[in-house]
Amino acid sequence: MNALAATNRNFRQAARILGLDSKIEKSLLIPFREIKVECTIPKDDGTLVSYVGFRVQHDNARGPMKGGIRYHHEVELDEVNALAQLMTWKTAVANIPYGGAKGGIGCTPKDLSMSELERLTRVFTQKIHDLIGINTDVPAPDMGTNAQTMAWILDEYSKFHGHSPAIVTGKPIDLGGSLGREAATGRGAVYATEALLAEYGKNIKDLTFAIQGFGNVGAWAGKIIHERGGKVIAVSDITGAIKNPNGLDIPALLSHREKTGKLTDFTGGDVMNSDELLTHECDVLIPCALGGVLNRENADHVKANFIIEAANHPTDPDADEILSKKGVVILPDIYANAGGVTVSYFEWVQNIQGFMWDEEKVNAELKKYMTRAFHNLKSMCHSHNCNLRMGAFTLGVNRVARATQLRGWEA
Ligand SMILES: NC(=O)C1=CN([C@@H]2O[C@H](COP(=O)(O)OP(=O)(O)OC[C@H]3O[C@@H](n4cnc5c(N)ncnc54)[C@H](OP(=O)(O)O)[C@@H]3O)[C@@H](O)[C@H]2O)C=CC1
Ligand SMILES: O=C(O)CCC(=O)C(=O)O
Repeated sequence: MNALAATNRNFRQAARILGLDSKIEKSLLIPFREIKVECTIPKDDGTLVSYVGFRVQHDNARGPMKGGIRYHHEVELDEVNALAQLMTWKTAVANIPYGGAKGGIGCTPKDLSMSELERLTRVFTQKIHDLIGINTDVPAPDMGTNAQTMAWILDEYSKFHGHSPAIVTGKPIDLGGSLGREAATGRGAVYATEALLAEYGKNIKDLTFAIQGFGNVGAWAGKIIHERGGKVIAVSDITGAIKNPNGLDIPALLSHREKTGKLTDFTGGDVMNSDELLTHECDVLIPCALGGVLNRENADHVKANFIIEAANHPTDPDADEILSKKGVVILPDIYANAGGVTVSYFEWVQNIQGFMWDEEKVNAELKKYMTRAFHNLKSMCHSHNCNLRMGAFTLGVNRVARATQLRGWEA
């Protein structure tokens, strides 16, 4: 089942639990707008190359649509649609005044030079600039993009609309980015983990963790878990995987990766097969890379007791069923990785106010939002006798449905 079918299925189940009116159900499923653009750029060697870019704006009942832009060779419309829909429920779960959107370009960023990436980002922005806006759709980083990508979008957009720092979030601090945004998704996932573990009388410092993906989200989550005394015993990225049953020294691993560009050859651990990371013996598994990595093939072999979905859609519905039968507790993506968009909201607010918060305030507010959202979703689980994923979906869908109903239907 692809990501869109799986997301639609979860939505429909939540709609059924909530007893949603069929008109509302239908309107919430259909995206507001799908944008597909051809981005042709000259490569550094003078040849022309074209890439397909997407921006899907799913829903704006609760506010401007919000979501990242992904650069990855597997980007395609259905997946962007699923990710945009997940953003709608995520911003509602976090209770921030946004709808949902997502974008992406089908490319392999590592194969492009910095100037090629800049040209591609500028052409993409030229093609969508009149469909995004501070009060309509505000992009941010996702896989394969970062603060520099947001700086280029800001610059290109500002050529058409005047200086507009609030058009993107996750931008460099020097251009109005928020302190704490870079770490926010990883940090938020750790706050989420703490809230969940507290329910079981457990603490990060007594547990072992395996992390798939060591980019923005995975590296920050690993660093913060390490600071809290948790043992990160296995980590992987596209270059390979490394393990140490006594806990990896995460700051040392990060500086090794910075120097060598890979995780392997790190003297503080042993190389392992990347495919084994998800089924490695550990207490908590944190997928921080692609979608659909937990599936029918590997779910039964997962040994973790808890899965924190820091990635978007890492667990497909088959795996969801298998894992739940095994008693594995899954903290769903639309809550677990909401820390990024929550601090994006703080960044947007700071840009609009023209005022900068200090990092302690950002982190304290993030913790407040993540903890409150956890209690809100738990209370949906109790009211509807459902698991955490359905608790999060019913919470998000109910808030969006209420906003839709209040705004009314008449054209
Ligand atoms: N950035 C954000 O604020 C948010 C991100 N997310 C989600 O978190 C996930 C990660 O995003 P982010 O950290 O920003 O992306 P990055 O591009 O910064 O990092 C992705 C990481 O995943 C690794 N990776 C890619 N494919 C594989 C694979 N097959 N096996 C193991 N590792 C792999 C990459 O390796 P390498 O570097 O070697 O290519 C990299 O370490 C995505 O699902 C994203 O949608 C969710 C909410 C917010
Ligand atoms: O920060 C944002 O606006 C969105 C981040 C994102 O793409 C996500 O939460 O999946």
